[in-house]
Formats: sequence, C-alpha cells, structure tokens
Amino acid sequence: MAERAAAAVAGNAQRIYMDDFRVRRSGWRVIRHGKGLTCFFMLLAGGLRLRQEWLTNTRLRTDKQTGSSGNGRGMKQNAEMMQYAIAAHGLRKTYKGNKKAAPKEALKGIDLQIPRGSIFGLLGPNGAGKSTFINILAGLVRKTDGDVSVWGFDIDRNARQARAALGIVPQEINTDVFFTPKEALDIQAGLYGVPKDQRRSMELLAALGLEDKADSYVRQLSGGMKRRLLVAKAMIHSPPILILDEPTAGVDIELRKQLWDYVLELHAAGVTIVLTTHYLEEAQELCDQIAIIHEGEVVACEPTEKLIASLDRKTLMVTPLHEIAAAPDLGVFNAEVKPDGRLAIPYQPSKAQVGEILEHLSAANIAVKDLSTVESDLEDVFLELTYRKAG
Ligand SMILES: Nc1ncnc2c1ncn2[C@@H]1O[C@H](COP(=O)(O)OP(=O)(O)OP(=O)(O)O)[C@@H](O)[C@H]1O
Repeated sequence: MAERAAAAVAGNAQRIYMDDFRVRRSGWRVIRHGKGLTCFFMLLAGGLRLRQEWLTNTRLRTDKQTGSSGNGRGMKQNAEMMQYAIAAHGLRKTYKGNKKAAPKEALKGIDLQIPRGSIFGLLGPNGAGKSTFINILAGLVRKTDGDVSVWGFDIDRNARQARAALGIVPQEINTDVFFTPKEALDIQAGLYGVPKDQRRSMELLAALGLEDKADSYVRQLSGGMKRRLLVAKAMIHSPPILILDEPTAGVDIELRKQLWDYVLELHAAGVTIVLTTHYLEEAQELCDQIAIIHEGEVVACEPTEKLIASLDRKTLMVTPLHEIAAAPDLGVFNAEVKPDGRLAIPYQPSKAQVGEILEHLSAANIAVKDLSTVESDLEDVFLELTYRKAG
C-alpha cells in the first residue's frame, strides 16, 4: 500500500503539468457517464475558473515579457521555493468590510516555510487566520499582498500546478450527497485529469475503511465517514502535499486513529502533511514542526520538541512523608498543595536544579516520600504564547 502510494505521488510529479485539454476531455467523459445536470454546472464553474486563470496567466506572461514582474526576489527565492513544500512571504489578507462589518485584517504579513516531507502543525485559537491561509493556497481566497509558492509553483504565475500539488480536506463537510462515494471519487479524478487506468478510487476507499460503503449514497454516510471520504477525495490525484483543516472534529476515537494511521502511511510514502487541529495532544504526537498563528501573525514556528523546551518550565511533584496542611516557604520557589496532598513546585530547568528545591524542602523540615517531574506540553506553550500576545 505504502509503495503504491509512493509510486502514485512520484508519478504525480509529472502529472501536475497536465494541460487544459486533458481537464476538458475528462470533463466530457464524466458527462457521458451520467448525472448530466450536476456535471454541467461543475464544468461551467470549472470553465469560468480556467478562463480566469488564463486571463491571470496572460497578464503575468505579459508582465514577464515587459520585465514588470511584481516579484523581483530572483534566484535565492527560486531555490527556496524548490526546497519547501509551501513557502509564504509577507502574506497579507484583508477582508473587505461592508455596511455591517469593518474590514478585517486576517493575515498581517506572515512568513512561513513548510519543509518537504514534514508533518507540519498549524495551530492557533479561533479566528487566528489558519483557514484564510489554507483557502489562499487552495485558490478560494484572493490574497491582498505577498508571495506564496506550493511545491515550487507560484500560486499566481502557476496557479494550476500549485493547486494540483495540493490535496485539501476542508473544515466543513461539503460532500456531493447525490453520488455514491465511488462516483464522487471517479468524478474528482476526472476533474483532475487522472486517466481511467490510473484511478485508485476503490483502493482509497478501502484504505479509509469505506470499501463497503462504495455504492451507498453519500447522504447515507455518518459524519465521520463523510470526513474520511473527503480525505480520499483530497488524495485522488496523488498530490505531494495533503492539507487537513481540523480533520478529526466530530470523529470518534477509533476512527480518528484509523484516519491518523492512514495519514502516517501517506507521510511514510513521502507526502508532506499540513494539519490544523484544536487537539493539542494530537499535534504534539504527530507533528515534527509547529507554527502557532495568533491574530494573523506567526508567533512561533519551531520543531515541536524545541517549541516545548522553549517554555523552560517543569514542575516537581513531591509526595511528603507526613501530611502538610499549608504550602511551605521554599524561598524563590512557589509551592502549592494539591488536593491529593502532593506538593507541586514549578521551576525553570535552565535556572534551577531539583537538588536546590530538595535543600529548601529539607530546610523546611519536609521529609520526601516520593517525587517526579512533569514536563510542559504543547498546551502550556500554546496558552503562554497566545495569552502573552493578547497581553
Ligand atoms: N469571508 C470573510 N469575510 C470577512 N471576514 C472573514 C471572512 N473569513 C474569515 N474572516 C475573519 O478573518 C479572521 C480569520 O478567520 P479564519 O477563518 O481564517 O480563522 P481560523 O484560524 O481558521 O479560525 P477557526 O479555528 O475558528 O477555524 C476571523 O476574524 C474571521 O472572522
């Protein structure tokens, strides 16, 4: 399975260069196979999008010929574009206001580099700007300013290739309820120009535990099943990058595990994974690098372990030999008596040793029965950074 996925992803590096003709030809094939009216509207929307892209590409080609490219960073930036799965520089988005709402600056010039082959966590409180960032990559939201490249393709100049390099599992479930999962995947494959003999609809359904639902209507699937179908749809064209926007919201523990097993298999096959989640333990367990976004700005971007270590906070948990009624005076250390009778003593590993705390305990005539240390976790870092930023 992993080898097949790897082969598909590698093969796709070629397919990303697909041309308009193949997209249109596949679209007509879809029409012939039924569900005509829905397909007609899908093709109409696709056609309008192609036209828009053509106009954009023509403008950019003209810019290039006249030497008026809006982006003059040159070779250094090209090298960086090839090194990263996604690279954003000075990315800004301001949503226009209207009579009822003021303009909203959702992204305030973010710089972000997501290494190829990583599992990258994009975290932030509600309204931080995560979905805006993802929607810009997907071509659903138009950026106000800045440069973004996906798999080395600039999202303005090579919009189609950039988009073909991405598989996106959106936050909202937007499945085609009148199709079966198998049909939905075949149509999606057609829209991406995947030749019939290379389609992996059944393989993907099986990998996501939906094989027995292949011919049921999508509307008959549970919420968790629909979400897994979205993952299959995102991977139908074997993109080298998979973006999951809150993929496990509303998915039970067992299915969540199944989903992550599949995502890890894809990662082992070379797919770069970008993930937004509100489950911080999940991010801590899965991601090798994490960026925290707050109010449209990147407030941290580090390898996960380094990020947690950067908080420089541990807690010494002491079980006293005899019961203690009130917290003792331990000099510079603050102690708290927990409901189970243990003492919790926070300290900064870079500035203090456990031995110093034990000396203070001994001076306060507290005999120690047992002790352990508790590391900070991602939740502590997240709260610290976002609350510090919020003042
Ligand atoms: N179409 C829009 N028009 C105006 N404002 C918007 C629009 N979409 C998002 N916003 C605003 O932009 C900000 C960032 O929203 P975004 O959806 O990107 O946040 P998020 O980090 O994905 O949040 P969540 O975790 O809740 O999904 C929010 O203040 C939001 O209200």
